Amino acid sequence: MARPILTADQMRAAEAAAIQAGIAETTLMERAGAGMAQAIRFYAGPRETLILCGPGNNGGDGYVAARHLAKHGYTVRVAALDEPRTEASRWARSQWDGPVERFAEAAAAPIVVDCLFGTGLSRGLEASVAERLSRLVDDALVAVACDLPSGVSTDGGASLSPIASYDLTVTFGALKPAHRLMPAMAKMGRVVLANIGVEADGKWFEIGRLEIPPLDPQGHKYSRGLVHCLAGQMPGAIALAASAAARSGAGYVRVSTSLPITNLPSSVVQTGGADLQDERIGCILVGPGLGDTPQVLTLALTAPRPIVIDADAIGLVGDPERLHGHDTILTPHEGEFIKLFGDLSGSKADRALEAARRSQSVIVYKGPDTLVASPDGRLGFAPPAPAWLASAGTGDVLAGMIAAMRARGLDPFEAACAAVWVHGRAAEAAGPGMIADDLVAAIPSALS
Ligand SMILES: NC(=O)C1=CN([C@@H]2O[C@H](COP(=O)(O)OP(=O)(O)OC[C@H]3O[C@@H](n4cnc5c(N)ncnc54)[C@H](O)[C@@H]3O)[C@@H](O)[C@H]2O)[C@H](O)CC1
Ligand SMILES: [K+]
Repeated sequence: MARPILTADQMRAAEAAAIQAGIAETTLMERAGAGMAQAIRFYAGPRETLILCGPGNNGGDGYVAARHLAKHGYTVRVAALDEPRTEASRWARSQWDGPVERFAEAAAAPIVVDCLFGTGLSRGLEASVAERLSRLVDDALVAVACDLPSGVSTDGGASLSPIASYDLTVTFGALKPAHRLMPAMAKMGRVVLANIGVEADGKWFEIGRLEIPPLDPQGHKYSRGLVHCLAGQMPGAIALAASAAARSGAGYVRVSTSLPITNLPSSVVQTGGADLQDERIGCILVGPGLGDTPQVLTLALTAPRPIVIDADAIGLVGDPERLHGHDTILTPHEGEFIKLFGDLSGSKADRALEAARRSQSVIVYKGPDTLVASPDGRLGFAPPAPAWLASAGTGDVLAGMIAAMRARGLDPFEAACAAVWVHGRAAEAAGPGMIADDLVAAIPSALS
């Protein structure tokens, strides 16, 4: 279910391997252009279409798509920024028997297809080109990007020059990091992956529905996972997390708290003590609503059990190396990430992996483009989740879900990926007016 994500270099290597195995480069381009034309026919009606072609293979895909759309009765205009400079794109250009306009003079059209630059982009577009492209894209009824909107950095998702908003992005062979990283992700509209017969494999992937092992029919509450939550100064947050753990399939959820918490389900057990040496504990959760009580984190780290460290507890870790030798999942949002790891360089993907390496922990780097990074180099990119997830308490819910998945025996990376996936689907089910409490209630439907 998980779909591979390849960097520009990895995609080039996969393409080279396919060519080595006997598939002609022009065949790959033919498949890419035909796949894009098919997606345009599926998602956009037969209206006049303007295809903007750059000098590389992204432009080559455009000439192929032009031929296929014309064959299906579309009125197609092609405008070139430059002459084709690669062998395959020259071939594609030679197969297009219609006129080619100059990009700088091309008039608007209801469907605009941006095939200026793809994975070969090395710097931002010239200002006049970026401006003209943005105008054509803004004026279109349906704007389509070939592989990526031109101006997006494939591996980091940054805008190297200003990018307009597209309705459809058709990519080939595998998703690229930019399809799942901000700010690029928000500009792409629907992302369609066309199969061009290139084998894609690696340690980076889009998180899909995970195969969670079925419950053991002979299991009991402890074998389904005991989650032990440590409350702090603001018990509302741990109440949300504990409820989410219970709704996510934990067999038993316990909260250590000095004050009784009123809004917990009766099935969640409250206790004044904190016996963390209990071998039945499948996962400890510390952080939601903790406040400034570092001794609670220290207590959690004395227990030889898996731990989810969330919210306030992340800032209390101090030095990431302190977590070496522990079985830890950390769930920072941007501010908490910087507090613990400082201002790391590189893309969000690079930073997530570096943090996982430094802390020897699984990192759930939250945001509109949540990543799950493992010290062994695995990196999961969350599929798009609803914008209404960004509200108070949803992080506490996620932490509880991760703890439940870990307690039932999934490995730390898989537990985090499973919870991130279910969290997004529960938010879809809960709908736009959702508050974190509704998200908890929606978990069972997202799990089924
Ligand atoms: N990978 C595959 O399996 C397939 C990819 N296809 C398509 O090919 C492009 C990548 O093509 P490539 O020729 O490598 O790069 P581009 O077309 O993106 O552009 C390269 C071209 O542009 C010059 N350049 C780079 N940045 C700029 C800039 N800011 N301004 C001006 N010029 C720039 C660079 O020097 C090159 O000359 C991929 O995205 C797919 O669409 C295949 O067709 C199918 C198989
Ligand atoms: K493009």
